Amino acid sequence: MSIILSDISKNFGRFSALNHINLEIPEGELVALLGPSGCGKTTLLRIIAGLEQADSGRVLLSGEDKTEQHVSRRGIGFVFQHYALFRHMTVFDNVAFGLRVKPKKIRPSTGDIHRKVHALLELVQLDWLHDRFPDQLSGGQRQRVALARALAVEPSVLLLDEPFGALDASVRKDLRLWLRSLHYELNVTSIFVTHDQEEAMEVASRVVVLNHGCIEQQGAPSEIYDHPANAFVSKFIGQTNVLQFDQQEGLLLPNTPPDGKSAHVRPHDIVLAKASNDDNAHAVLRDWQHLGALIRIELEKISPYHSGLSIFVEMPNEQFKQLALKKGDKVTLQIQRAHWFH
Ligand SMILES: Nc1ncnc2c1ncn2[C@@H]1O[C@H](COP(=O)(O)OP(=O)(O)OP(=O)(O)O)[C@@H](O)[C@H]1O
Repeated sequence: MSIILSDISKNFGRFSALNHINLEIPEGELVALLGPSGCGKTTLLRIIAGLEQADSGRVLLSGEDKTEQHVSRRGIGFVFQHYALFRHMTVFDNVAFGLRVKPKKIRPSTGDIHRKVHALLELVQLDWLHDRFPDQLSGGQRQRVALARALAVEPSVLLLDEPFGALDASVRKDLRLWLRSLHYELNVTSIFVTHDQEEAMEVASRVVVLNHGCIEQQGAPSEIYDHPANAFVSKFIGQTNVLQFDQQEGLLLPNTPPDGKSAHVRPHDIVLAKASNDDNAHAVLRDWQHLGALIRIELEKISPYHSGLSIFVEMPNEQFKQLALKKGDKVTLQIQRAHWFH
Protein backbone atom coordinates (compact mmCIF):
# COMPACT_ATOMS: atom_id res chain seq x y z
CA MET A 1 0.00 0.00 0.00
CA SER A 2 1.39 3.41 -0.92
CA ILE A 3 1.08 6.33 1.51
CA ILE A 4 0.60 9.99 0.60
CA LEU A 5 0.58 12.68 3.27
CA SER A 6 -0.64 15.96 1.89
CA ASP A 7 -0.06 19.21 3.78
CA ILE A 8 -0.47 17.70 7.26
CA SER A 9 -0.40 20.13 10.19
CA LYS A 10 -1.02 19.46 13.86
CA ASN A 11 -1.03 21.80 16.86
CA PHE A 12 -1.26 20.93 20.54
CA GLY A 13 -2.72 24.12 21.99
CA ARG A 14 -0.44 26.86 20.69
CA PHE A 15 2.43 24.46 20.03
CA SER A 16 2.93 23.48 16.40
CA ALA A 17 3.91 19.78 16.42
CA LEU A 18 3.70 19.26 12.63
CA ASN A 19 3.92 21.97 10.05
CA HIS A 20 2.73 21.38 6.46
CA ILE A 21 4.13 17.87 6.02
CA ASN A 22 4.12 16.50 2.46
CA LEU A 23 5.41 12.98 1.97
CA GLU A 24 4.94 10.23 -0.61
CA ILE A 25 5.92 6.67 0.23
CA PRO A 26 5.70 4.16 -2.63
CA GLU A 27 4.39 0.68 -1.93
CA GLY A 28 6.91 -1.72 -0.39
CA GLU A 29 9.37 0.86 0.94
CA LEU A 30 11.01 0.67 4.36
CA VAL A 31 11.15 4.24 5.60
CA ALA A 32 12.81 5.69 8.71
CA LEU A 33 11.37 8.82 10.33
CA LEU A 34 14.45 10.28 11.95
CA GLY A 35 14.81 13.33 14.15
CA PRO A 36 15.59 14.64 17.63
CA SER A 37 13.29 14.15 20.59
CA GLY A 38 10.04 16.10 20.29
CA CYS A 39 10.32 16.81 16.55
CA GLY A 40 6.95 15.18 15.79
CA LYS A 41 7.86 11.64 14.67
CA THR A 42 5.38 9.79 16.86
CA THR A 43 2.63 12.31 16.16
CA LEU A 44 3.07 11.77 12.42
CA LEU A 45 2.98 7.98 12.85
CA ARG A 46 -0.20 8.25 14.95
CA ILE A 47 -1.85 10.42 12.28
CA ILE A 48 -1.05 7.84 9.58
CA ALA A 49 -2.49 5.13 11.82
CA GLY A 50 -5.63 7.10 12.62
CA LEU A 51 -4.88 7.25 16.36
CA GLU A 52 -4.61 11.03 16.12
CA GLN A 53 -6.45 13.49 13.88
CA ALA A 54 -4.50 16.14 11.95
CA ASP A 55 -5.81 19.73 12.17
CA SER A 56 -5.48 20.00 8.40
CA GLY A 57 -4.22 17.93 5.47
CA ARG A 58 -5.07 14.51 4.06
CA VAL A 59 -3.86 10.93 4.49
CA LEU A 60 -4.13 8.79 1.36
CA LEU A 61 -3.54 5.04 1.46
CA SER A 62 -3.28 3.39 -1.97
CA GLY A 63 -4.61 6.62 -3.43
CA GLU A 64 -7.78 6.57 -1.28
CA ASP A 65 -8.52 9.36 1.16
CA LYS A 66 -8.56 7.75 4.63
CA THR A 67 -8.32 10.95 6.65
CA GLU A 68 -11.67 10.44 8.37
CA GLN A 69 -11.48 6.65 8.59
CA HIS A 70 -11.23 4.86 11.93
CA VAL A 71 -7.96 3.19 12.93
CA SER A 72 -9.50 -0.29 12.80
CA ARG A 73 -10.43 0.12 9.14
CA ARG A 74 -7.10 1.31 7.77
CA GLY A 75 -5.40 -2.11 7.49
CA ILE A 76 -2.41 -0.97 9.53
CA GLY A 77 -0.27 -3.00 11.94
CA PHE A 78 1.67 -1.43 14.84
CA VAL A 79 4.59 -2.25 17.02
CA PHE A 80 5.35 0.06 19.91
CA GLN A 81 8.42 0.36 22.05
CA HIS A 82 7.03 -1.06 25.26
CA TYR A 83 6.01 -4.40 23.82
CA ALA A 84 2.36 -4.34 24.78
CA LEU A 85 2.02 -8.12 24.76
CA PHE A 86 -0.82 -9.63 26.79
CA ARG A 87 0.96 -10.94 29.87
CA HIS A 88 -1.62 -13.59 30.71
CA MET A 89 -1.47 -15.11 27.22
CA THR A 90 1.16 -17.44 25.75
CA VAL A 91 3.25 -16.41 22.78
CA PHE A 92 0.94 -18.44 20.54
CA ASP A 93 -2.21 -16.78 21.93
CA ASN A 94 -0.70 -13.32 21.63
CA VAL A 95 -0.02 -13.83 17.94
CA ALA A 96 -3.41 -15.50 17.37
CA PHE A 97 -5.30 -12.68 19.13
CA GLY A 98 -5.93 -10.43 16.11
CA LEU A 99 -7.25 -13.37 14.09
CA ARG A 100 -9.53 -14.68 16.84
CA VAL A 101 -11.25 -11.33 17.38
CA LYS A 102 -12.14 -10.91 13.71
CA PRO A 103 -15.88 -10.84 12.95
CA LYS A 104 -17.22 -14.35 12.52
CA LYS A 105 -17.78 -13.92 8.77
CA ILE A 106 -14.10 -13.30 8.03
CA ARG A 107 -12.52 -15.20 10.94
CA PRO A 108 -10.23 -18.04 9.81
CA SER A 109 -10.98 -21.56 11.10
CA THR A 110 -9.17 -22.85 14.21
CA GLY A 111 -6.97 -25.03 11.99
CA ASP A 112 -6.07 -22.10 9.75
CA ILE A 113 -5.25 -19.90 12.75
CA HIS A 114 -3.04 -22.68 14.11
CA ARG A 115 -1.12 -23.02 10.84
CA LYS A 116 -0.78 -19.30 10.34
CA VAL A 117 0.47 -18.55 13.86
CA HIS A 118 3.09 -21.29 13.67
CA ALA A 119 4.22 -20.04 10.26
CA LEU A 120 4.60 -16.52 11.63
CA LEU A 121 6.47 -17.74 14.69
CA GLU A 122 8.81 -19.62 12.40
CA LEU A 123 9.30 -16.45 10.38
CA VAL A 124 10.41 -14.57 13.51
CA GLN A 125 12.38 -17.66 14.59
CA LEU A 126 10.44 -18.21 17.81
CA ASP A 127 8.20 -21.19 17.16
CA TRP A 128 10.08 -23.19 19.81
CA LEU A 129 8.84 -20.70 22.44
CA HIS A 130 5.15 -20.79 21.43
CA ASP A 131 3.86 -21.93 24.84
CA ARG A 132 5.90 -19.49 26.96
CA PHE A 133 4.46 -16.36 28.57
CA PRO A 134 5.86 -12.87 27.83
CA ASP A 135 7.58 -12.70 31.24
CA GLN A 136 9.64 -15.75 30.28
CA LEU A 137 11.12 -14.07 27.18
CA SER A 138 14.05 -11.73 26.61
CA GLY A 139 13.38 -8.15 25.42
CA GLY A 140 14.41 -8.97 21.85
CA GLN A 141 12.20 -12.07 21.79
CA ARG A 142 9.22 -10.06 23.04
CA GLN A 143 9.83 -7.52 20.32
CA ARG A 144 9.79 -10.26 17.69
CA VAL A 145 6.53 -11.68 19.11
CA ALA A 146 5.03 -8.17 18.92
CA LEU A 147 6.06 -8.01 15.28
CA ALA A 148 4.58 -11.45 14.54
CA ARG A 149 1.35 -10.33 16.23
CA ALA A 150 1.21 -7.17 14.10
CA LEU A 151 1.84 -9.21 10.93
CA ALA A 152 -0.82 -11.85 11.76
CA VAL A 153 -3.69 -9.72 10.46
CA GLU A 154 -1.80 -9.14 7.19
CA PRO A 155 -1.55 -5.37 7.44
CA SER A 156 -0.92 -3.40 4.27
CA VAL A 157 1.19 -0.96 6.25
CA LEU A 158 3.40 -1.64 9.25
CA LEU A 159 4.21 1.19 11.66
CA LEU A 160 6.99 0.72 14.20
CA ASP A 161 7.55 3.34 16.90
CA GLU A 162 11.12 3.06 18.21
CA PRO A 163 10.78 -0.71 17.94
CA PHE A 164 14.22 -1.42 19.40
CA GLY A 165 14.45 1.53 21.76
CA ALA A 166 14.46 -0.41 25.01
CA LEU A 167 17.00 -3.04 23.97
CA ASP A 168 20.73 -3.24 24.53
CA ALA A 169 23.14 -2.38 21.73
CA SER A 170 24.01 -5.87 20.46
CA VAL A 171 20.38 -7.09 20.40
CA ARG A 172 19.43 -3.87 18.59
CA LYS A 173 22.04 -4.56 15.95
CA ASP A 174 20.79 -8.11 15.36
CA LEU A 175 17.16 -7.01 15.19
CA ARG A 176 17.96 -4.22 12.72
CA LEU A 177 19.44 -6.66 10.22
CA TRP A 178 16.66 -9.10 10.89
CA LEU A 179 13.96 -6.44 10.28
CA ARG A 180 15.61 -5.48 7.03
CA SER A 181 15.66 -9.05 5.72
CA LEU A 182 12.11 -9.67 6.97
CA HIS A 183 11.00 -6.60 5.06
CA TYR A 184 12.57 -7.87 1.85
CA GLU A 185 10.79 -11.17 2.35
CA LEU A 186 7.31 -9.70 2.99
CA ASN A 187 7.53 -6.38 1.17
CA VAL A 188 4.97 -4.63 3.43
CA THR A 189 5.19 -0.82 3.24
CA SER A 190 6.78 -0.02 6.59
CA ILE A 191 7.63 3.12 8.53
CA PHE A 192 9.72 3.08 11.66
CA VAL A 193 10.48 5.93 14.02
CA THR A 194 13.95 6.37 15.43
CA HIS A 195 16.16 9.10 16.83
CA ASP A 196 19.23 6.96 16.13
CA GLN A 197 20.76 8.02 12.82
CA GLU A 198 22.89 4.90 12.55
CA GLU A 199 19.79 2.72 12.89
CA ALA A 200 17.96 4.74 10.22
CA MET A 201 20.87 4.55 7.78
CA GLU A 202 21.41 0.83 8.34
CA VAL A 203 17.82 -0.36 8.06
CA ALA A 204 15.84 1.99 5.83
CA SER A 205 15.66 2.28 2.05
CA ARG A 206 14.61 5.88 2.53
CA VAL A 207 15.22 8.28 5.40
CA VAL A 208 12.97 11.24 6.25
CA VAL A 209 14.69 13.75 8.54
CA LEU A 210 12.29 15.77 10.73
CA ASN A 211 13.05 18.78 12.90
CA HIS A 212 10.59 21.04 14.75
CA GLY A 213 7.64 19.50 12.92
CA CYS A 214 9.07 20.07 9.41
CA ILE A 215 10.77 17.74 6.92
CA GLU A 216 14.35 18.91 6.51
CA GLN A 217 15.29 16.34 3.88
CA GLN A 218 14.31 12.94 2.54
CA GLY A 219 16.14 10.46 0.35
CA ALA A 220 18.21 7.30 0.25
CA PRO A 221 20.66 7.00 3.19
CA SER A 222 23.66 7.67 0.94
CA GLU A 223 22.03 10.77 -0.58
CA ILE A 224 21.38 12.23 2.85
CA TYR A 225 24.87 11.47 4.08
CA ASP A 226 26.74 12.64 0.97
CA HIS A 227 24.49 15.57 0.03
CA PRO A 228 22.96 17.03 3.19
CA ALA A 229 20.45 19.75 2.29
CA ASN A 230 21.32 22.06 5.18
CA ALA A 231 23.39 22.53 8.32
CA PHE A 232 20.89 20.69 10.53
CA VAL A 233 20.98 17.49 8.42
CA SER A 234 24.75 17.67 8.05
CA LYS A 235 25.23 17.82 11.83
CA PHE A 236 22.49 15.32 12.68
CA ILE A 237 23.69 12.59 10.27
CA GLY A 238 27.13 11.26 11.14
CA GLN A 239 30.13 13.17 12.44
CA THR A 240 30.83 16.58 10.94
CA ASN A 241 33.45 19.25 11.62
CA VAL A 242 31.96 22.72 11.36
CA LEU A 243 34.75 25.14 10.46
CA GLN A 244 34.63 28.90 9.99
CA PHE A 245 37.15 30.27 7.56
CA ASP A 246 38.66 33.66 7.29
CA GLN A 247 41.82 34.80 5.51
CA GLN A 248 44.07 33.77 8.38
CA GLU A 249 42.95 30.19 8.76
CA GLY A 250 45.39 28.84 6.23
CA LEU A 251 43.84 25.36 5.95
CA LEU A 252 44.05 23.88 2.49
CA LEU A 253 40.65 23.89 0.84
CA PRO A 254 39.23 22.34 -2.33
CA ASN A 255 37.56 25.65 -3.29
CA THR A 256 37.26 29.27 -2.21
CA PRO A 257 35.02 29.75 0.83
CA PRO A 258 31.69 31.42 0.00
CA ASP A 259 31.07 34.58 2.04
CA GLY A 260 29.79 34.13 5.56
CA LYS A 261 29.28 30.36 5.30
CA SER A 262 30.84 27.61 7.39
CA ALA A 263 32.45 24.49 5.97
CA HIS A 264 30.92 21.17 7.06
CA VAL A 265 33.61 18.54 6.65
CA ARG A 266 33.31 14.81 7.33
CA PRO A 267 36.22 13.41 9.39
CA HIS A 268 37.26 11.11 6.54
CA ASP A 269 37.38 13.99 4.06
CA ILE A 270 40.50 15.48 5.67
CA VAL A 271 44.00 14.30 4.74
CA LEU A 272 46.44 14.52 7.62
CA ALA A 273 50.26 14.58 7.37
CA LYS A 274 53.13 15.29 9.74
CA ALA A 275 54.14 18.96 9.45
CA SER A 276 57.63 19.48 8.03
CA ASN A 277 58.11 22.57 10.23
CA ASP A 278 56.16 24.72 12.69
CA ASP A 279 55.36 27.37 10.07
CA ASN A 280 53.22 25.15 7.89
CA ALA A 281 51.45 23.28 10.75
CA HIS A 282 47.67 23.64 11.05
CA ALA A 283 46.92 21.62 14.16
CA VAL A 284 48.32 19.70 17.11
CA LEU A 285 47.48 16.05 17.69
CA ARG A 286 45.74 15.72 21.08
CA ASP A 287 44.40 12.16 21.25
CA TRP A 288 42.90 9.29 19.31
CA GLN A 289 40.29 6.56 19.75
CA HIS A 290 39.86 3.18 18.10
CA LEU A 291 36.55 2.75 16.23
CA GLY A 292 37.08 -0.79 15.02
CA ALA A 293 38.73 -0.60 11.60
CA LEU A 294 39.10 3.18 11.82
CA ILE A 295 40.97 5.54 14.11
CA ARG A 296 39.38 8.84 15.16
CA ILE A 297 42.05 11.46 15.71
CA GLU A 298 41.36 14.52 17.80
CA LEU A 299 43.29 17.63 16.81
CA GLU A 300 43.45 21.16 18.11
CA LYS A 301 43.54 23.89 15.51
CA ILE A 302 46.49 26.28 15.75
CA SER A 303 45.09 29.78 15.46
CA PRO A 304 46.09 33.17 16.87
CA TYR A 305 42.39 34.13 16.95
CA HIS A 306 40.59 31.31 18.71
CA SER A 307 42.31 28.53 20.59
CA GLY A 308 40.89 25.17 21.51
CA LEU A 309 38.89 24.43 18.35
CA SER A 310 38.76 20.64 17.97
CA ILE A 311 38.90 18.97 14.57
CA PHE A 312 38.25 15.26 14.10
CA VAL A 313 39.85 13.19 11.37
CA GLU A 314 39.23 9.51 10.65
CA MET A 315 41.45 7.09 8.79
CA PRO A 316 42.15 3.32 8.65
CA ASN A 317 44.29 1.92 11.49
CA GLU A 318 47.12 0.89 9.15
CA GLN A 319 47.43 4.33 7.64
CA PHE A 320 47.59 5.89 11.09
CA LYS A 321 50.34 3.49 12.18
CA GLN A 322 52.43 4.41 9.13
CA LEU A 323 52.29 8.09 10.05
CA ALA A 324 53.95 7.18 13.40
CA LEU A 325 52.41 10.19 15.15
CA LYS A 326 52.39 10.85 18.88
CA LYS A 327 50.46 13.23 21.10
CA GLY A 328 51.65 16.82 20.72
CA ASP A 329 52.92 16.35 17.14
CA LYS A 330 52.14 19.14 14.68
CA VAL A 331 50.30 18.23 11.48
CA THR A 332 49.04 19.73 8.23
CA LEU A 333 45.45 19.23 7.13
CA GLN A 334 44.08 19.15 3.63
CA ILE A 335 40.32 19.33 3.22
CA GLN A 336 39.19 17.29 0.26
CA ARG A 337 35.46 17.87 0.35
CA ALA A 338 33.24 20.37 2.15
CA HIS A 339 29.61 21.43 2.17
CA TRP A 340 28.94 25.10 2.82
CA PHE A 341 26.05 26.25 4.99
CA HIS A 342 25.04 29.35 6.92
N1 LIG B 1 -1.15 15.01 23.48
C1 LIG B 1 -0.25 16.01 23.47
N2 LIG B 1 -0.49 17.18 24.08
C2 LIG B 1 0.39 18.18 24.06
N3 LIG B 1 1.59 18.13 23.45
C3 LIG B 1 1.90 16.98 22.83
C4 LIG B 1 1.01 15.86 22.81
N4 LIG B 1 1.59 14.86 22.10
C5 LIG B 1 2.80 15.35 21.72
N5 LIG B 1 3.00 16.61 22.13
C6 LIG B 1 4.16 17.46 21.87
O1 LIG B 1 4.38 17.50 20.47
C7 LIG B 1 5.77 17.40 20.17
C8 LIG B 1 6.02 16.21 19.26
O2 LIG B 1 5.82 15.02 19.99
P1 LIG B 1 6.17 13.59 19.39
O3 LIG B 1 5.83 12.56 20.42
O4 LIG B 1 5.57 13.46 18.05
O5 LIG B 1 7.75 13.72 19.24
P2 LIG B 1 8.84 12.62 18.84
O6 LIG B 1 9.62 13.20 17.73
O7 LIG B 1 8.19 11.31 18.63
O8 LIG B 1 9.73 12.61 20.16
P3 LIG B 1 10.52 11.40 20.94
O9 LIG B 1 11.66 11.00 20.06
O10 LIG B 1 10.97 12.08 22.19
O11 LIG B 1 9.51 10.31 21.18
C9 LIG B 1 6.48 17.31 21.51
O12 LIG B 1 7.00 18.58 21.84
C10 LIG B 1 5.42 16.88 22.48
O13 LIG B 1 5.66 17.41 23.76
